[in-house]
Amino acid sequence: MIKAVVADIDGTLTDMQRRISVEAIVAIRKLPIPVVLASGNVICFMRAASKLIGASEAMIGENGGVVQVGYDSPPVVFADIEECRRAAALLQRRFPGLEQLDARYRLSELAFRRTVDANELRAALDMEYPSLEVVDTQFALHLKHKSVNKGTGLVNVASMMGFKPEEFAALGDSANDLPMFEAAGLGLAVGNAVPELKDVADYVAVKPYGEGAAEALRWLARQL
Ligand SMILES: O=C(O)COP(=O)(O)O
Ligand SMILES: [Mg+2]
Repeated sequence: MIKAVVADIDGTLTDMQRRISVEAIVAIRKLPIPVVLASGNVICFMRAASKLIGASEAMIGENGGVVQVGYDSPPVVFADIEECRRAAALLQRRFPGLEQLDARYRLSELAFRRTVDANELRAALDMEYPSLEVVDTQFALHLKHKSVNKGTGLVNVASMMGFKPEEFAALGDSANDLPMFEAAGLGLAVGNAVPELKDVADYVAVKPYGEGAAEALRWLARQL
């Protein structure tokens, strides 16, 4: 039985300019079960976004590297950012134009503007940092520990909330949402989702972005 939703933000509730869909906000507020936001973004952004949208007080940031349950609770960090910093120094020597995003707010991983091909970064990391990976969300490139992802974030947040991961329906658009689709009991993809996410989804919205998120949440509400 589905008791909660875990929803991606960028490309799912927003368009490619990161403008949030009012229709998606309305669908979230109308849903009779909690909606946990999960993003590659930093946890202080997640806290503000959750409050303004009217989502749950539980949230997953930095692709699962950070989880917070309760707006006034401290964030829990699940990966060591220092190794990412060392790897980033190597990458920035190799690719001098590579620009970090929100570095001062990050606790478990680093993010870069998408000015370099993700595969080139992966090749440069390769042998020296086997425990790290590069994930492309279509909005940023994330340099993160392989041991954390939105799936491990969902497992952690579910246990902190007293739910099982399979009691969540996952909503998303991108490759970084795949692990949370695997951990959740139901998968909802927006119309603009990458093919590998649509392949494992139980419901694929006809509409893209926030309108597709609203469509999928209304479909879910009818199944509850
Ligand atoms: O921070 C990003 O790169 C995109 O985040 P998302 O997980 O909300 O799509
Ligand atoms: Mg996304």
